[in-house]
Amino acid sequence: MAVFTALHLDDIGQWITQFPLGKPLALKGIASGIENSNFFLSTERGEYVLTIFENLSFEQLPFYLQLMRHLADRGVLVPAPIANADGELVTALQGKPAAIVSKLDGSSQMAPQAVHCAAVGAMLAKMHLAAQDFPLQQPNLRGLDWWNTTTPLVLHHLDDAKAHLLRAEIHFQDAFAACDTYKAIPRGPVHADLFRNNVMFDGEQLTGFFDFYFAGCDTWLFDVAVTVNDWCVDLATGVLDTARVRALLDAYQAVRPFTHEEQTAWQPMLRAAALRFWLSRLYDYYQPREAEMLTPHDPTHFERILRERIATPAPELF
Ligand SMILES: Nc1ncnc2c1ncn2[C@@H]1O[C@H](COP(=O)(O)OP(=O)(O)O)[C@@H](O)[C@H]1O
Ligand SMILES: N[C@@H](CCOP(=O)(O)O)C(=O)O
Repeated sequence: MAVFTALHLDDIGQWITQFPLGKPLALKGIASGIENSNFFLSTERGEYVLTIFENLSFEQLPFYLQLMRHLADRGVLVPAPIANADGELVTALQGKPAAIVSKLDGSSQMAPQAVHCAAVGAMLAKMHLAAQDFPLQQPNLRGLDWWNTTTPLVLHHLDDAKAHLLRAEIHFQDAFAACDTYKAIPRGPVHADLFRNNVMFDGEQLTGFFDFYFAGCDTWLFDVAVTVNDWCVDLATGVLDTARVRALLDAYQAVRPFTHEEQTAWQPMLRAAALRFWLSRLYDYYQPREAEMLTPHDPTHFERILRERIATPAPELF
């Protein structure tokens, strides 16, 4: 994340008394990330992450925080949200919604091998199954509708070749989402942004998934495609590494077998997952927000991945 809302230890002295965390000892802005303002928070009781939400509303946030609570209760490794004395997980800080969650051990594995991809695949399948009975509903807010409303906002910034690719892919994805195969694939709450920087590892041991603030109800296969497009890709070329793809998919389906409809939908879904991040990176690039410590992500990375997924079939699901 970046820091959009500046915050110092003195600013939270009164606010923090509603949580059972004791005295705050240190607060430090976190430079990575692009959506919210995040801080490492040390208190008398331990280490936490304080997030001020810059885009999500008080109405939307219970979905994410209750989902994390639901998953944590079912043995999925995610940060545990901390409730205040009234049992609330989201409270106002500097006029914006804010939450405190437990800090995960470990660090991001930014050069993953097959063994890391297998751990991510297995935990992702476990997460999909564990969320099946989660009672709250919220669509993926960065889904097909968002792609269609955002495309016209960025198109005029693009050269002819990029604009043609974007128009053609939106057209393709609109048709794909309307087909019977797509409608038959299983769905439920998904993370929707499970990149390398949103998973912690301690060596080869996965210690947790975090940053659930793009989560929503969508197809499970979309989540798998987002994850494969990041964890299994050669960052310079966008080409998939077959060994890492196989490790992730095989570990996933050992927990939750894929359906035949998902197999049919796999190649278009990888394109959908690439389009989703090409578009959000274009949007963030051309409509930047004011922030301290903000490093925008490179849109051409996902344009390259999209072109590569169109040109070259990925390894099959099974
Ligand atoms: N629960 C957590 N435990 C440990 N580190 C965390 C946790 N949540 C966030 N972080 C750290 O903060 C950084 C930014 O968080 P992230 O959720 O990715 O921000 P954003 O929502 O802005 O994208 C992460 O890369 C990670 O280092
Ligand atoms: N993963 C997305 C953007 C969201 O950033 P995150 O730091 O919240 O994961 C991308 O790479 O474009």
